Amino acid sequence: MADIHLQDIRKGYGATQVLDGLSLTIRDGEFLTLLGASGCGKSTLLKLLAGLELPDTGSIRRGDDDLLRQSPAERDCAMVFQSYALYPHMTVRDNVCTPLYMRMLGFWQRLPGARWLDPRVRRQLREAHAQGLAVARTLGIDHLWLRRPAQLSGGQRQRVALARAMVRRPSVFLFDEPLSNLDANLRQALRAEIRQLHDQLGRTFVYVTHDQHEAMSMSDRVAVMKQGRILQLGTPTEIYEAPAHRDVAAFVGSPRMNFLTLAAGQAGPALQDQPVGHIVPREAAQLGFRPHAARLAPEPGALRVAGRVVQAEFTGAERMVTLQPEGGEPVVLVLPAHGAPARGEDLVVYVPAHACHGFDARGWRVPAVPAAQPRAA
Ligand SMILES: Nc1ncnc2c1ncn2[C@@H]1O[C@H](COP(=O)(O)OP(=O)(O)OP(=O)(O)O)[C@@H](O)[C@H]1O
Repeated sequence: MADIHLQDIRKGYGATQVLDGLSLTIRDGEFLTLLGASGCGKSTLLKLLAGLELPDTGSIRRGDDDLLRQSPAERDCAMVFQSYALYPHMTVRDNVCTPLYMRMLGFWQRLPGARWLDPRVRRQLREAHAQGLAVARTLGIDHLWLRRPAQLSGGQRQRVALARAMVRRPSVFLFDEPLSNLDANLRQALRAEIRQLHDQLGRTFVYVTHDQHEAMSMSDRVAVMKQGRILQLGTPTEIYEAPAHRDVAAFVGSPRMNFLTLAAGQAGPALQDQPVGHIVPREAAQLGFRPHAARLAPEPGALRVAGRVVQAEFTGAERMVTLQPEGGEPVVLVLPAHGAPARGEDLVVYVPAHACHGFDARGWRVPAVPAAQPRAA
């Protein structure tokens, strides 16, 4: 199968412009996650891929195929929803096998009495059930085969929805926040299972979530969206280590990145007017660093942040400390639990230059200052 190319997609509902000239290539066989806050247009993009909605302008192509000319059934995509979308009156078996019934049997053959009258229908049903059961076994739900959705837990229901998508053997799986209704432990377990499934099946997965942990732990690449546009598309490591925009930096990572305001590339009072020209270029309006980047020991060339500890929360192996620099915004630091300061103490921490990020007045990343080259002897 080929890559999917979305080109200059615009989509609005009435006065609301949901997708605003969005372009994206989804590589064949990759696990791509659309990550962003509620309302940024993730689900709309997924619906356009599935063919449940059409864009106002733009193109969606896969190899030589124009997907906008294909019906949802022709697009070879299966969608898994947050709400599971199971038929409540049907057993797990019939929920899982419905796509096979649709493919194997004609309208009359699908009617309830047909199986008693026509031996061919009975044979095809047996074949469908064997295929469905094999998929159910891989997801560990075969023992629930004759139960109805009301007799299942949330995690079991989502596995049934997954099995129903898998029996179709589509080339693209579309997931719309499939784990949102589950508790934290189950979410974590299913996250790993979905990723394993991707690796076994070798199909393209497009996954929508507003949960950064989900996005970062499962994906080959993440597209971080805001207000109908993609701010950054990259691997989880690229997104975390080199966020292309301040909003990406703030959205990914927990606790979130600290931002300190600079004036024309100069440190303000919060940084005690120390020189920062070797850390960020002059066009940087803000300097960001992650809470985990702060060190207690001085380092040559590091950013120095001094202030009073206004909060110190013990979190187990670490202590989360809020530091209030004089005349500046508070910063959050994650320090080792042993030796971390208590509330009310004065504290100085050091952030290595390589862990500092500069952002311009519009929030875009400014390239880091290259490290000084060692001089030739
Ligand atoms: N059928 C519709 N009619 C009118 N407005 C819509 C429709 N579908 C979506 N919207 C609006 O489009 C915007 C984007 O919705 P969308 O569901 O794509 O966002 P999302 O990023 O998936 O959010 P969430 O995580 O909350 O599902 C929202 O403001 C929503 O209210």
